Amino acid sequence: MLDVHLKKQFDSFNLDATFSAGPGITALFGPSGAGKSTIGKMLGGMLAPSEGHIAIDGHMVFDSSSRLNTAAYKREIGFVFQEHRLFPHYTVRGNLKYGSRRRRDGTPTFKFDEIVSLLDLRQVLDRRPNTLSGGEQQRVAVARALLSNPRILVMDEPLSSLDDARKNEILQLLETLKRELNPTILYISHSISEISRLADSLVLIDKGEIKGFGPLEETLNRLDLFPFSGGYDAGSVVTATVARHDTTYQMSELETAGGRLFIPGCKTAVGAKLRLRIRARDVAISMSEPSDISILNRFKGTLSDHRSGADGMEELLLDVGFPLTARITRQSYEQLNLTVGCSLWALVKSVTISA
Ligand SMILES: Nc1ncnc2c1ncn2[C@@H]1O[C@H](COP(=O)(O)OP(=O)(O)OP(=O)(O)O)[C@@H](O)[C@H]1O
Repeated sequence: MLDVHLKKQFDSFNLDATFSAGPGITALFGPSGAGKSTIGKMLGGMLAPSEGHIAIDGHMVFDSSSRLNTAAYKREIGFVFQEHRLFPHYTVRGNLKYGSRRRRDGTPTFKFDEIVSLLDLRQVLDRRPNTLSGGEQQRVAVARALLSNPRILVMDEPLSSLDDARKNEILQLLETLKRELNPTILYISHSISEISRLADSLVLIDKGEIKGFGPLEETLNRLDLFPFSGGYDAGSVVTATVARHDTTYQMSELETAGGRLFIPGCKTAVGAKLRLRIRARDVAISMSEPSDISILNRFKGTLSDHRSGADGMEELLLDVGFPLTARITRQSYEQLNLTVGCSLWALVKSVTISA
């Protein structure tokens, strides 16, 4: 558990951030210049806050009121940065061994073999970092940080220097890591799709201010936070179970709390759970079930809430068996006579959904 209250003033930038993050992956999301890395640096003891406190698992590591400022290496915080920062003159094994540490209170720790297998590094243990691909280097950096057995791992834009294929590879490994070991991670990113895939909780920051935080789905569905949770790309995350793959049409059929959902063919095994991101702007509204329409995903539901957004848009929160957000023009909103509680159909084109 991370509990922070941090203040810092630069010439034209004022940071005042209070939030807490429970177990699992907490994403710190905001645009460039919002103050994300500044928070990361203060957590790691690389930058001193002018005021505030940092508590990890109830243990205070910084507290301005009592002038407590625990040295960086004693804070039990691991870091993975955008660039890997490995030692070039050590092999992968040397890099991993260098960072290995036990927890000071003797609580269970990650083991060398376990982490090497999980991050698929056995084949490269005797190589030097400059002979590895960008994705492999970043896997070593994640393994090294984990082997320092931190109470919390801070990952600052760890995928931003990688191409899409490498990003996907590391995201899959992080998903496995989460499933198998569930470390506490603060994941700093300005990619809403990475966050939607990985995070359990979300902290939204803009211009040095925390705009909201809480469980991922709930926070993404807050219409008042749309300007900070993706703006034009804001939307919902829906959990679904893979029911069937159709090889003829190359489609996958998923089970959600609101019924069947079709997406373009995915490789996830039948029975496995999948997180889907549905952007509010990709959801259309109909007052009756349309039959002669190409859109396969049609959910019956009700309007739970709405909010007038910027630029003549109306943002809607629907209950279709699961919460789903939609964005339509104010003109359509008025023509359809939508009111909170009314029945409607939500339509989502399969091709717009990313798994
Ligand atoms: N040492 C410093 N001196 C002066 N200003 C600074 C310093 N460090 C950061 N800033 C300013 O603080 C603001 C927040 O920077 P920060 O790097 O935390 O943003 P960020 O959200 O991590 O952005 P990005 O996603 O681009 O990395 C920026 O306006 C930056 O110029």
